[in-house]
Amino acid sequence: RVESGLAPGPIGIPLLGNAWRLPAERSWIYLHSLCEQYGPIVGLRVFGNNMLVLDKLEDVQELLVKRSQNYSSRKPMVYAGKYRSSNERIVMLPYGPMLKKQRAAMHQMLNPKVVGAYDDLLEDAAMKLLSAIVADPSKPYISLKRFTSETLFTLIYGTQFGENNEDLRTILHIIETMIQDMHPFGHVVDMLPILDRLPDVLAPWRVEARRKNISDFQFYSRLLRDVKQKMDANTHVECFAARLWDSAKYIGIDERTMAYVAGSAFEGGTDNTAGVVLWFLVLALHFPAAVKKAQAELNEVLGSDGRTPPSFAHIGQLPNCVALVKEVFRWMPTAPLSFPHFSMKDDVYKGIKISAGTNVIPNIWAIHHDEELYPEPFEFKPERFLASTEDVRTDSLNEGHYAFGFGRRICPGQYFASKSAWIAIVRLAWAFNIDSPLGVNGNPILPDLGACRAGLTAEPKPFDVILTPRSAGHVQAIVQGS
Ligand code: HEM
Repeated sequence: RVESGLAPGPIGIPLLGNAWRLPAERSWIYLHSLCEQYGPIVGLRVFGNNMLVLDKLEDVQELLVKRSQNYSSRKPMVYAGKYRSSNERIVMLPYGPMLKKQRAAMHQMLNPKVVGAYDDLLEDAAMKLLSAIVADPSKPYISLKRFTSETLFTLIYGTQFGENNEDLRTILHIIETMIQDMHPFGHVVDMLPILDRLPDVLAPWRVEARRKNISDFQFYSRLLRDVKQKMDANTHVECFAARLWDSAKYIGIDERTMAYVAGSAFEGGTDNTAGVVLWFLVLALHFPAAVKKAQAELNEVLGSDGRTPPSFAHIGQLPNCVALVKEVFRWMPTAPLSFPHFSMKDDVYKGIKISAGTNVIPNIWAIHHDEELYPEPFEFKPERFLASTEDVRTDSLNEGHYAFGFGRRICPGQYFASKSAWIAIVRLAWAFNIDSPLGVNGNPILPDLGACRAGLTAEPKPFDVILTPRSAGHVQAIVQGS
């Protein structure tokens, strides 16, 4: 294949290509193994689609960043994009004017300067997280999921979930089904787009996707209008949706697009952020020394009596706590294969022909485990980030790793996300001793570091962890502060 100018890679079988080889779990490890076999740029055919896997940072930087004009689109998805999202959900938008408008709207709401205004919101939510764990230490998973969804919900709509949690349930259901619908092999029509020519009677999937489109839109639209009603009644609402209402005309988006922009922010952020904090707990069990170091720093700066919880105002004095969170982002990026970028024109790179319509996949996990960039990559060593945190700022949480993707599609929520993860992780380390349960032989039962749920994102499989408050003073501060 090298001679033909195509990227080297395994030969596929007719129709399926290499689809049958791709494992449902931890596909990033499999794709990295192909790169070890064939070279850092691997080409694959999957159900008639061209895929290009990039294992090295320099190739990702060249294609997705320097040549981003050509590599910033997304593959058209029939079920999830055309019908379920009426071509309006940002994550699946092709490169063009609608994408630029939606990203401009997101940037206005989520750029590093604006994100500083949400510090109180994040600190309050993190305190509620600690308090929920103190009240019921057996369910940290549920408390964490609630922390990420509620902070995002409050950020976006300026309100909390109601008593009956109806909105929480609806929104989590939308996310879960969207993830399934966006999977490249989730619907036959996305593998055989010709099926889209069938009339509705022969295409029940289309009717179903349109039905979901209507109910998603009605839900997001109601939330958006609730905010407008409060604004019209002169109630002070400081949130993402209120800013959207204020700037919609200037950005050039209508109410329908606004509903999707706000909803997409929620969809994009919830699972990824919870995943980072869950990975922190898994890593804390395997590498307790790193957590002890952060706890020692917290004691030194804030005292060991538990009276003062860490907050964003302390970040400059907590370089070890910043390095700790960056190392979690590096060790297990929760979107290990990012989201495929789609090329718009034919291109040639390092002698390899890349045709228009190729799905380009940056293997973030492989880059984060490249020992030339990160020596001893399988060790959890926050100190590798210490040198760069001499001048510790909250933005530095996003530097030195690639967990948020690349180029013109880089995660628009990255600054809010890294601050959410930081405050949750550092407050967990401040509040609790983090231990594994003991087995019959008295040895700790450690979670499997490689156990991830199936899918394109990486969330650890359920694991047991014991969180014990570090002192009565900590408990008092948590109860009083929440
Ligand atoms: C730790 C948490 C998060 C991680 C690791 C993460 C990671 C990512 C990655 C890797 C991408 C794909 C980038 C690319 O295509 O190159 C992405 C896209 C996106 N993220 Fe995040 N994200 C997180 C949190 C958030 C939050 C909090 C929000 C919103 C408030 C958000 C909104 C989005 C949106 C809307 C997109 C699609 C952008 C586009 O297609 O142009 N994410 N994210």
